[in-house]
Amino acid sequence: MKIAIVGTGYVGLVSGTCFAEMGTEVFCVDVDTKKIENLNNGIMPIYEPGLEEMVNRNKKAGRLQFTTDLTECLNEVEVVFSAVGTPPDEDGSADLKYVLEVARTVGRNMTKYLLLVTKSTVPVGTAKKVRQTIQEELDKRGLDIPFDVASNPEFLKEGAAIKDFMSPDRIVVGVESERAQELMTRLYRPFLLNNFRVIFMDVPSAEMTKYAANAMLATRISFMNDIANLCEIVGADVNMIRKGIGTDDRIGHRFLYAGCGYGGSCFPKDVKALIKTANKSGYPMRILQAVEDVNDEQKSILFRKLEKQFGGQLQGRRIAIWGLAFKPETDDMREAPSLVIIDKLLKAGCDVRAYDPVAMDESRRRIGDIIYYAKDIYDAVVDADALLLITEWKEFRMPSWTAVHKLMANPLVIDGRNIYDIKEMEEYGFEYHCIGR
Ligand SMILES: NC(=O)C1=CN([C@@H]2O[C@H](COP(=O)(O)OP(=O)(O)OC[C@H]3O[C@@H](n4cnc5c(N)ncnc54)[C@H](O)[C@@H]3O)[C@@H](O)[C@H]2O)C=CC1
Ligand SMILES: O=C(O)[C@H]1O[C@H](OP(=O)(O)OP(=O)(O)OC[C@H]2O[C@@H](n3ccc(=O)[nH]c3=O)[C@H](O)[C@@H]2O)[C@H](O)[C@@H](O)[C@@H]1O
Repeated sequence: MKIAIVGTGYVGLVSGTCFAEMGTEVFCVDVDTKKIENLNNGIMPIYEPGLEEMVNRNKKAGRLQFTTDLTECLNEVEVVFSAVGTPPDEDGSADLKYVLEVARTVGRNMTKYLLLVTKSTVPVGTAKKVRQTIQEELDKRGLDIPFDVASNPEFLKEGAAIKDFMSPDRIVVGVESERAQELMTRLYRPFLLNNFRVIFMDVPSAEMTKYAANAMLATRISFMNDIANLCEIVGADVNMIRKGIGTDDRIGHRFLYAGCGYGGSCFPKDVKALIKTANKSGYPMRILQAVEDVNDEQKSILFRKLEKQFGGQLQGRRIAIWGLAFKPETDDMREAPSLVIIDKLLKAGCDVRAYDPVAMDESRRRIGDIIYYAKDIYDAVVDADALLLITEWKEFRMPSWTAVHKLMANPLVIDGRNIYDIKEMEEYGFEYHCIGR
């Protein structure tokens, strides 16, 4: 089977590569010529564990091709996936211009039956707009070519994208015809040979499922952050609460980690978009509004703790930061708590020294050289008045605390991800603060 995936970002590149790994012939398409040129030269646009090797293997086997021209492969493929970006509009709703552009290109150039599947995260009603757009273009050409649209939201996590795509908990597919259902079944069967967990449903429900999933996960995190903040006031330990409630099957133990707020390209954007969709329909999403408010506050919590430690006097302090990416195993800094914290530190007159194992180039691209990029974790803490842990990369878990203590001007550690042991940190002579303990 031959397919095209339009949009070679996190989702498009990972999905395309994984489909190719299962034997499908895949054309990955992007308008970004530099990206495609790099991919053709084996240079990955993103850091994702296992991706480079898998891309190169499938390219070599001739199952994976990269192109800037969708029209070139349109008549060879049976299915076109749209995995282009859906960034927030000025008012927070999802901007569908790229999704509809893909539909337009398909409608203008198709010559035989095609199934256009939207993989991007899009609000309910988008498939209808995609269908209309293709139909309009066909009408302009005076052609009557059959086609289908489908919704197949993606649930992969950055940093574990290959694993999530290759062995998904489930696959959600919204379809309107048997032909589309049969094509999607053929495509996904290899991933779920022993336990076929494709959940077929109507298209609006599939579109909504994606937002509900992200909103639920974001809600759990904001809920735990709220509980953590209360724990600090009343003298309880949020880690104990997490274990205590997570063992209840009905609650489950994942996504209950309190911290310095959720970031990334999706939770913030999707929570906003769902609130917007609801508002447009005249329904206020009160819980989600609170989820967003709590998260916005939480991104400043390390800064507030720091301010408290220095009685509001931060001018001229040297602050070390471990972790810039919005989470470990990625170089993505979209909506990263580090950006909020760095901005506040610089405005308060601090001198910032940061280290991240992979996101420093991305940070340079975003904020330039307004902070010092350290060579390693130890270089970051030289003469620092405080160390802020923002991203829980593995290499931050067991540093030589003796060395860190010697290098710092003031032994203050504020841990935004609760990865250190309170007693041990005190034994090393640190003033240690964390979240909700
Ligand atoms: N990043 C993630 O972990 C996940 C993202 N999603 C959703 O998937 C969608 C894509 O997200 P990402 O992959 O992160 O975006 P991205 O920004 O990494 O990639 C999007 C790509 O689409 C390309 N593009 C835009 N218009 C195009 C066009 N007309 N033709 C060809 N290419 C075009 C861009 O050049 C870019 O390379 C979004 O809706 C997002 O919400 C869903 C699940 C996970
Ligand atoms: O729609 C998407 O794009 C994706 O969004 C998230 O994936 P991702 O943003 O890659 O990363 P997560 O692992 O979910 O982490 C998001 C943020 O929440 C934070 N987080 C996560 C879990 C937790 O317990 N506590 C917590 O603060 C992380 O530090 C990070 O900043 C979802 O987990 C994916 O299922 C979804 O496909």
